[in-house]
Amino acid sequence: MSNTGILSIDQGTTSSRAIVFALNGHQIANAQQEFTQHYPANGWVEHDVEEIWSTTLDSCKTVISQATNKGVDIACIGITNQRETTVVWNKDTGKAIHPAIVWQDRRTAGYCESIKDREAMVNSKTGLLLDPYFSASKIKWILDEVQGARRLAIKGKLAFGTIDSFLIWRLTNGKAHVTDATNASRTNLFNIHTQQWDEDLLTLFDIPPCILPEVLDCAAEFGTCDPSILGKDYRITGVAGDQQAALVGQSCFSPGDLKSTYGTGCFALLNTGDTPVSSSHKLLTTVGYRLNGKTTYALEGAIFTAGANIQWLRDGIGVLQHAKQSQVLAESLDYDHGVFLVPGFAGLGAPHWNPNARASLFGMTRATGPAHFARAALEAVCYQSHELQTAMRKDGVSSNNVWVDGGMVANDWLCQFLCDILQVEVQRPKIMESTALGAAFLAGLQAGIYESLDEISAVKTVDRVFIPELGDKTRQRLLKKWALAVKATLAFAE
Ligand SMILES: Nc1ncnc2c1ncn2[C@@H]1O[C@H](COP(=O)(O)OP(=O)(O)O)[C@@H](O)[C@H]1O
Ligand SMILES: O=P(O)(O)OC[C@H](O)CO
Repeated sequence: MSNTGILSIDQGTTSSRAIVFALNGHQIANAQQEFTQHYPANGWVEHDVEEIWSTTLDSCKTVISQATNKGVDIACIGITNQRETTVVWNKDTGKAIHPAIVWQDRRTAGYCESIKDREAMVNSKTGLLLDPYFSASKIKWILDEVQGARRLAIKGKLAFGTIDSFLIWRLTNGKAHVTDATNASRTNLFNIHTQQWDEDLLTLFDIPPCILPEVLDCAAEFGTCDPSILGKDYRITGVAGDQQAALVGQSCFSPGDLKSTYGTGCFALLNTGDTPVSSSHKLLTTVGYRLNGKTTYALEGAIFTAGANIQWLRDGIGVLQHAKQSQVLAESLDYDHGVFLVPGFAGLGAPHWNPNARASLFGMTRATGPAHFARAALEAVCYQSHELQTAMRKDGVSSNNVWVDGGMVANDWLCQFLCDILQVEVQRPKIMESTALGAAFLAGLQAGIYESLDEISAVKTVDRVFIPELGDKTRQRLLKKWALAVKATLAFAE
């Protein structure tokens, strides 16, 4: 067993990654490729499906070859993915009929608003809100706008899938059209109580059931890779949406366990056990994971842009050369630097859910420079995390600590400020690739490599625990200013 590895595919919003993990969670091989973000119109975000495929495939081939050279046998494959992003493809050709519509895309805001009176029904079945973020309105848009699509769909010629589903279709050479319960739970079409696609929702969004994938547990037999693709008939045995995979990767298996992932966006998920906790503060009730037919639920707060704020500073306006520069710049200022960024680049998520909000900067003077931009961009993510923590507490659930992961938490300054604002311990694991690790764990469970969740929990090790240091007076003053900035941003969106 010591030369056994698990290949994890992590298809994220900005990059495709493949990692081969040893059974103790250490990385044997790692490859990553960024791909292009397309912004064809105001509020639209698309990905080229072929670029998603080629970057995923190249990353997999690289790590398989590295692992093989080290004498490691890959036992199985786990897949985790950016959630909600919608692909509709032709089953005969395997080609997408439209670019992938990314979770951040707001093009269907008007349509969602037009059926807002149905939100209570949608929320009671799916645990979600009626928002362009989720897949259903994106599928409807493709079926309505791509010429001939609806006719082909009704004839059974088209397939819908989130990225996991699309990748499995390609890897199995069209033999499997499947997804897992976590990804299904993000579509606005899946009833989280019955664990089935829901007829009322399919009718509401006018989506023919024949285009939907079969929904499996997170540890299951998703299909076998066609040997022509990766060189062997690897079994795909674990799948979860990236935020849920991070919940598993961080071993948040008990009710009250909380993880927060700081990647392109930030997503806080709190394990609520076998109870789907319904929120009165616009948090989402979602499937945390489903194993052996048993569903564990989670309460989720979604912030649409986190690392994306830093990307904007780097790629959008050239204020930074590298993301990690943001730490040195942030450290150069004191708490009362006075600049606030409300990063509504893709609208505001929880707890506001305003798709029309846009990013706003407050408090600039002639002394404002790159350091202020960087610090305000990092601080915003922490203030927004505080909004999620407050909403969770109001909903009657909370946690005394938070496990963090994702690209941003390499930034020590961010972790300390987060901890100061939340006033709870922030714990950073040694293996920060929790998302990919979670998918590997799920695959390993199904393949019989891990016997139980306890065995998986034993793999986790802490890198650093951040302890609150900031005085409450300063903290309260900053939070008050932040609240004013959000209020003004929301007023501007009206
Ligand atoms: N040292 C850093 N400080 C702040 N942000 C960072 C740092 N390093 C990376 N990031 C941000 O983290 C994000 C990448 O994280 P990752 O977890 O790989 O994202 P995703 O899975 O969404 O593609 C990028 O948006 C980048 O701007
Ligand atoms: O690609 P990430 O890590 O920002 O995650 C995206 C989320 O899954 C969207 O819901």
